[in-house]
Formats: sequence, C-alpha cells, structure tokens
Amino acid sequence: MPHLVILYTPNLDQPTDLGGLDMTALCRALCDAMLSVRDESNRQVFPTGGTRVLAYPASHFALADGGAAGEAAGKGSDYAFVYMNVRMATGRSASVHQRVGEALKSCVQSRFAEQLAARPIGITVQIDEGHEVFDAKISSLHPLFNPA
Ligand SMILES: O=C(O)C/C(=C\C=C(/O)C(=O)O)C(=O)O
Repeated sequence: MPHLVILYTPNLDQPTDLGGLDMTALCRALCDAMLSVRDESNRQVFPTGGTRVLAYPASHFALADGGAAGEAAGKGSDYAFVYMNVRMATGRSASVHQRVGEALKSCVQSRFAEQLAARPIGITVQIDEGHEVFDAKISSLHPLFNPA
C-alpha cells in the first residue's frame, strides 16, 4: 500500500473514438495524482517508491440489466464500469483521506469525460485503510527517491 487497484470491463480496452480509454495512461495519471497530494503540513502524503497503480480487465462480468435500458435510451447496450480501490496504511487524518479521494475523483472525471457523455458507464472510487497484522517492506525502489 498505497496500492490503487482498478478493475474494469474489457470493453474499455479500445480506442477513445470507440468508447475506450488508454488504461496505461490512466494508471500514470492516477499515480501522479496520488503523488501530488500534500498533508496539512504540506508534506507529500504517499512515498514515491511505494505508490503503485494496477489495472485489470474483468474476464467475466455482469452489469445492471445487461443493456436493455441503454439501448432503449439510444445510448447503446455496451455498458461499462470501472472500480477503483485505494488501500493505504492506517493513521492518516480524515482531511488527508478527503484530499486523496478528491484528487482521484477529479482525475477520473476529466479522463472519463468523453465516455461519460457517450455511453452508459459507472465509475467508483473508494479508499480503505489497512489493518495489517504484519507489514514488511522490501524495496530497492525507495533509495531512488530517498538517497542516504
Ligand atoms: O508497503 C507498501 O506496499 C508501500 C509503501 C508504503 C505505503 C504507504 O505509505 C501507505 O500505504 O500509505 C512503501 O513504503 O513501500
């Protein structure tokens, strides 16, 4: 953690003009959004080397009524969803939780503006705190950002 895991319908893996989105670019934008968040003392909230974003298309899914309402509304039956969950370490303030959530929400709203206008799509952004009973960090990433 902080790990942002994205599950999405594979019908988003197509060009933007066909209703899709570049998910690799989305991951980068969300990672940058997480790294941009500052706490009440203006310190970066998430360690650069520990901030990770992963996206997986769902192999199988079922969504809403399967497409009938979208078809009837002239928006098409090819529904999509994106589920984003950030899991972060415990101990950060409610204000930091809010800042992280708002940063991700704002990134997602701008990135998905075209899709939201053009097709039925549901996007969820949630944040959880871990209650880990064991936490080991083994990393050769951190020294890149925190030289001794
Ligand atoms: O432990 C990790 O997977 C990543 C990490 C730090 C995580 C947090 O600060 C957090 O969850 O908020 C690390 O230092 O490698």
